[in-house]
Amino acid sequence: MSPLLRFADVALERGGRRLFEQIDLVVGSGDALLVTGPNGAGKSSLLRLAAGLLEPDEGEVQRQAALSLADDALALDRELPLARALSFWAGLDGGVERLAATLDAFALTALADVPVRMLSSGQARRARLARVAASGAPLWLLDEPLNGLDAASVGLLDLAIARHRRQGGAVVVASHLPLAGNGWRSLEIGR
Ligand SMILES: Nc1ncnc2c1ncn2[C@@H]1O[C@H](COP(=O)(O)OP(=O)(O)OP(=O)(O)O)[C@@H](O)[C@H]1O
Repeated sequence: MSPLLRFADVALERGGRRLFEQIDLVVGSGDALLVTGPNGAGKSSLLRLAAGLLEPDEGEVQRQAALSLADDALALDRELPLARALSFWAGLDGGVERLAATLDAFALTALADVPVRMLSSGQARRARLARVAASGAPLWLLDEPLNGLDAASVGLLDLAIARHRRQGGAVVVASHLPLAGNGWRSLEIGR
């Protein structure tokens, strides 16, 4: 089975400071990786490396699958109704069914016709995660996905991740809090 993501001897510097080095990791189908570390350690930067938004200063990052990143950016058209805004990311290949399933999975179906700009901050956080799920990308990169979620929404995310992994997807999550589910590996940086 080919990996979806591989880091080989990766080092990254930002703002003149070396954040981490000698990072080796392989993320394959069904995997879940939790990236931990103190504030400023470089967790978000590691996800941006994985997404191809940053280049490593040393080593190599290989991506062998489509990926979708949920970071601070909502990346949804604020003027559109939520379902239409999400449909931009759902694409054509099975996108209609996937979008409907995703709205349901994140308890957003009742908000489908609400303009994105009218969502509460917690609803927008859920929509940000739904955007990743709706994309159909095998590799999900989630930066602090639990921030701003109520307990029920955390449960929905746990279920969505478990389902995604069962279907052959993988997740890399930067978080100060552990997520539910089996078989998480962890990578601590910045110590
Ligand atoms: N655009 C940038 N230019 C220069 N330095 C940056 C930039 N973005 C982030 N940094 C620096 O990189 C370091 C790592 O930041 P990053 O956001 O990756 O850390 P983090 O572990 O995700 O932190 P937190 O837990 O606070 O979210 C910090 O020192 C930060 O100031």
